Amino acid sequence: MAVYTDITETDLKAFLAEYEAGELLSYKGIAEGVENSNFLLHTSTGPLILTLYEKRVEKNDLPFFLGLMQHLADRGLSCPLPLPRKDGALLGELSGRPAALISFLEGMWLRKPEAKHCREVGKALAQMHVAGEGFALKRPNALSLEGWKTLWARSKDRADEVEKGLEDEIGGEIAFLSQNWPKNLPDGVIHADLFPDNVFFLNDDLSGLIDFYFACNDFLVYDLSICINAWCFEKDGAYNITKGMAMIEGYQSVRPLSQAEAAALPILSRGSALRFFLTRLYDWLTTPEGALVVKKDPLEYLKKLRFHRQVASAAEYGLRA
Ligand SMILES: Nc1ncnc2c1ncn2[C@@H]1O[C@H](COP(=O)(O)OP(=O)(O)O)[C@@H](O)[C@H]1O
Ligand SMILES: N[C@@H](CCOP(=O)(O)O)C(=O)O
Repeated sequence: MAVYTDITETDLKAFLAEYEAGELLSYKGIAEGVENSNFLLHTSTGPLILTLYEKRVEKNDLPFFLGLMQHLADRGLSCPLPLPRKDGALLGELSGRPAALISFLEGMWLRKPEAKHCREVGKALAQMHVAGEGFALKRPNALSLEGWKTLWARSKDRADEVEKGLEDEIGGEIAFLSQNWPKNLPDGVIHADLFPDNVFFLNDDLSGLIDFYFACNDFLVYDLSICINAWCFEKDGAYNITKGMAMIEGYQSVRPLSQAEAAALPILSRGSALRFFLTRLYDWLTTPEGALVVKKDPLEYLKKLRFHRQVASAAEYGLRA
């Protein structure tokens, strides 16, 4: 359960008094997510999400994240909206953390997504990329090559505790990616964490995207590689090309990939697998026993990384010529 910071009813009521959010009827911590503390509030005006921003979220980046949600929603993308306070600010403070009230999005995330859902996700990702055009703020990807090196420097001495030989393997991987990372692909605002738990469906219809707290500027097709990693592998580690094909077709139905983007997909998928391996490894090694959060398995992403290493072209992900 991701509630890192506790709140009291008194502090919450004082926080809510800064908003036109009605009267507090009830609140509870949300047992999902790993990055921030989230609470579901019921007020006399309806349900709301309260988010307290934690460890990996820089306060200076919050205007980017909150402004982006507003920009995307204004352009028709279904995503939550931050509520303004009475003084117009989108951000307040609660229990010593930066905090925001966010509109409640109806829907559930899918525990067992199928190919038809992957198609919808690919389409929504491309719609987000198009809707992100013209967003005035910029945020470089803090979890690209340089960020990976920093994370790795903090974990590598203990990496072999997780699997023998990892220190050499991952050191070699980072060196390879540093030398071969693509340049000059089309870029824009990416979600950067569009995993199944961040996409809501109502029955089989996609109802919206949440959790924009890793969003940044990077290659658009890198975001597709993140989704391929997150949606198109089965529990046993096998790649499901039917899902991959549906995801890529859904994406291209809105925003066709250039040849250069298609050619870069294998190396970008390698990079995005490494990115999630590294944050999971770091959390695995540093999260104290008993913390109210479910730690995610880094080895799942090591297996994916090894799969991508032997992929020769995007056709192996399901991209049709
Ligand atoms: N706007 C929202 N509407 C409805 N539920 C939400 C909303 N935002 C978050 N949640 C709930 O909170 C959970 C964790 O949110 P998430 O943003 O993924 O947290 P974290 O940033 O900590 O990973 C989600 O799985 C969902 O159940
Ligand atoms: N998606 C990441 C972890 C971030 O969690 P989220 O709850 O913010 O999506 C992973 O799976 O490692």
